[in-house]
Amino acid sequence: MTTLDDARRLDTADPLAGFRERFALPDSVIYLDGNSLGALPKATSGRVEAVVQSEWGEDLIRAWNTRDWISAPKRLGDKIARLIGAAPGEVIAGESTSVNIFKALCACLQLTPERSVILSETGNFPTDAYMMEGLAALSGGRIRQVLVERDAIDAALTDDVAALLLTHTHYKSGQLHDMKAVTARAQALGIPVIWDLSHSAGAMPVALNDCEADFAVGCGYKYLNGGPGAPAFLFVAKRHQDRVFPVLSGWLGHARPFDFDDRYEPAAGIDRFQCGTPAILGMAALECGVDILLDADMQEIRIKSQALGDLFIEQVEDRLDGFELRSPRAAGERGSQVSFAHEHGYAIMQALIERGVIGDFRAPDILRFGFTPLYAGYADVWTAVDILADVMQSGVWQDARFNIRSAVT
Ligand SMILES: Cc1ncc(COP(=O)(O)O)c(C=O)c1O
Ligand SMILES: Nc1c(O)cccc1C(=O)C[C@H](N)C(=O)O
Repeated sequence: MTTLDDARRLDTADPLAGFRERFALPDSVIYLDGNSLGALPKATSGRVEAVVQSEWGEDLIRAWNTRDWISAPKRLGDKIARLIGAAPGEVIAGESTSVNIFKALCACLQLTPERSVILSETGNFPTDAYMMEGLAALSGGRIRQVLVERDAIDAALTDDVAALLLTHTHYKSGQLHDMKAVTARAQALGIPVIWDLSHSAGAMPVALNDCEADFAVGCGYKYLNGGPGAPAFLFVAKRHQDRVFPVLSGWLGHARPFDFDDRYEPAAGIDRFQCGTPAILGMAALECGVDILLDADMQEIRIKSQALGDLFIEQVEDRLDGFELRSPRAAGERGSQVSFAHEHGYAIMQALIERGVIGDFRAPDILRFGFTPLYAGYADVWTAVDILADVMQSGVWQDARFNIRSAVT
């Protein structure tokens, strides 16, 4: 079994160790929740302050030109593209993931106008399914949402399916889909696929164009470290861009927004998927997070993320009873997180958080731990399990205060 000294030796040899310095993390915390809200890059506060004071404060409206605010969604999109195997001009930053899902679903319906089923998986992070429901309602009955279990997806790929929407890394279990194989199977039947990369982008190499992906979306506030409510992103493969009339046809997706025409004419390329004015402060913060990732080697991130997950599983299973692994044991089959089920999961997680180990709880019984290789180390993981063992052995988690549910878990 790995000892604390072994874990420290692994940290010393870690090629990514230097990245931790670029994050402002409290010393008292072991942060294992970067899969929900990434940590604060040290550069972000100064950058946002500069945008507020100098760009907004001094340049005022001129900053759209002088500071090139107007290009931020595309500039940032091009940077994110490098993290997810896309080409320049295929990714636009902005909106929330939910809104981008809606845009991508509508685009799929335009590519397959005679089809009526939008297909996804049960048990996924619910916003994906909720956005489908809204679209089905808007269609007045023409479009039908179908949700099936993972092992029934292949059988559900039929010639009336207009879009397949899947989350690449499952938010609860961390289980991965085989993006290339699933995309190929769906496309063989003329079905475009939308990949939700919320738990993959910045956590592992993603190869959208190598998989010939159609559409993808993802969050800016998880592994991209863009901060709470950061702009999300939308990928549209070049071959589809000019075939789609954007349904959210806001003025900044117009070919010439400053002509102020009465009629909408979509811009060429990815620009047409912009809608309204970009959130410049959020973009500035997101760029700080993305810039750190661009300095790192994504293969090294993946290697370390798998090793941290393996270490965590080894320690929990060696030292604790009553915890059932709910993530794939094989590191190649899971993203950058590990989940264990425990019947008292909520209270245990609250007790753990009080002791400075921050993971999260997902109903009904999952303790979820995310591993962010740029700022979490081997000794952190070892110590987190040591504290968990203490929480269990002391029985502190049984205290009534740990059973008071908060609004956000
Ligand atoms: C898989 C997945 N998709 C979408 C979202 C939500 O995205 P947003 O809140 O940006 O709409 C989340 C997490 O919040 C998620 O885990
Ligand atoms: N977006 C969140 C929020 O605004 C508050 C609390 C949590 C979140 C999340 O991102 C949840 C996350 N997608 C999950 O995988 O559970």
